[in-house]
Amino acid sequence: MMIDLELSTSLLFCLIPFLFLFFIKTTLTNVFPSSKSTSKIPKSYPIIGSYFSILANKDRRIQWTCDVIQNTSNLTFTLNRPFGFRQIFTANPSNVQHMLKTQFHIYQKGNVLKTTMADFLGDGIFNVDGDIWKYQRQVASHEFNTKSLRNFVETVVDTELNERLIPILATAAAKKTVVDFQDILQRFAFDNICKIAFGYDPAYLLPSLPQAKFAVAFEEAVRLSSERVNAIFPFLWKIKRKLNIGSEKKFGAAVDEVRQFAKELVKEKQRELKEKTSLESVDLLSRFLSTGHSDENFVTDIVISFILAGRDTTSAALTWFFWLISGHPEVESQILKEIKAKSECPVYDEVKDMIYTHASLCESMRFYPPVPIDSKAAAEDNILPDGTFVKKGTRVSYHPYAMGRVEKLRGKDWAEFRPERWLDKDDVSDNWTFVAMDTYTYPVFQAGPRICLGKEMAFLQMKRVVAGVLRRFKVVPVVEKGVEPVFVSYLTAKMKGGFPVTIEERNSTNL
Ligand code: HEM
Repeated sequence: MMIDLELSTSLLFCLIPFLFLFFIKTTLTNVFPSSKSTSKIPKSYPIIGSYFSILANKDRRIQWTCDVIQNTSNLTFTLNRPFGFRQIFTANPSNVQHMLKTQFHIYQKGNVLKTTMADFLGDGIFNVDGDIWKYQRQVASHEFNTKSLRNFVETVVDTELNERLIPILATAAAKKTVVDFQDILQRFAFDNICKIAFGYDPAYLLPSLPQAKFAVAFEEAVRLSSERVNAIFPFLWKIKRKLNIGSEKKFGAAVDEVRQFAKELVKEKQRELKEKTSLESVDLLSRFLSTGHSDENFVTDIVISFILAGRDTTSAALTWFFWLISGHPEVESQILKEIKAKSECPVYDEVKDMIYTHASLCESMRFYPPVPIDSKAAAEDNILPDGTFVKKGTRVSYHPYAMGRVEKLRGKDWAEFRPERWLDKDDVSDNWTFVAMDTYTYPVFQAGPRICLGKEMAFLQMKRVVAGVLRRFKVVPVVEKGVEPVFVSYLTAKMKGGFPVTIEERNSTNL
């Protein structure tokens, strides 16, 4: 704490010359107001760039950058960070297609992001490019074929749903207690993804809501990684890491805990595989080990990335989904109609067919994408289709949150929650058909060669949860009338402070 204070003080001393420059510049600007003074593009000053705007908006980065984008003609702007670093934000679908597909080889994870995330993610799929990425994608893709997905829904998801989630909600309904539904959904997703990744059940979703060590350390590691990624002065965390103090000390401890735990599971699985002649487990870890990879560190990296991918994404999507439908009873009753047309415990094919629910989830993620901003770094100088020049090394971030909200892309009714915008109705049969949106205009799952590998799995899991929960319960938010929950983002989105709800069993009065 003391050393943190000393660091902040030295930083302040370093900033004094910049503050002086800022003072001069502000004075001059006030005397000679620029013609752009009404523009929402943040003001930039020598050396410190737009430091003051960044600082003022540090707790609402996503909303702020979305607002700025709305005010541009090409849905793109450049943010000048301190010390000459630039970051381009874009919600322009042509730019997104250019980055994620046409010029895929230029827009990579990049060294800055890789170094920032290396302690936690190592060489896992989220933190690598080139052949090492290709290899992991190829081996892992088997985990996402139809047979594995069917198995996933019918065993992993259904067990977690029927044996854990539903009983916990039934108890909350009977006792009329307030529960944090976001926390419950995160626990649900964590158990699911650990079973897929390791074939291990952390039993995080139990009635006692335990503080499982591995899950807690993982949460801490994600939160502190995100602080690194969003640091205004990245050199600060590097100094703290060198001195092993403050948040970096905590980060080191959390990462050690996660890696130690994961390594134990890897060793256990290696022993198991040696004893067996054929591969019985279908988890990812077994798959990678059976392709001949015995390097514990590498296999651990791979598995950690997958847990990160599956952990908070579906829970974030579902949290906001349940919030939105609680305020749109007409959508809820359409979904209920669809659920009731399926069997009590819908199997894989039935879940796949839930078109109205699918559209509602897409519509909910348009407003609240689980990964609201995603960045790449240019490996060489380049020009985006809208004419923006990108210097080698510049971070370019596409902005799914803004893309869901700008009028230019979504039309005048963009603020309406309307699943029907994803649907066509056949007048004769009265059946819905899903009309997919181009992935570069709706890059919620990214797009191009690195499109989310778990997209189909995520939809199956979410639809199964929606069917299981809504068939039996009504989820009622405990918030003051007119108060909107706050959308915040670490690496993935969250509802600030959790999602307090009461649960009601459905009966003839609250159908
Ligand atoms: C609603 C749920 C989900 C959303 C919105 C989502 C979104 C995304 C996004 C935006 C990326 C690109 C990240 C980047 O490269 O920076 C991504 C990648 C990925 N996702 Fe998902 N995801 C979801 C669920 C899942 C699930 C359940 C899994 C299963 C394990 C998964 C596995 C992956 C993997 C392996 C990648 C890396 C692909 C690659 O780099 O080639 N995702 N996802």
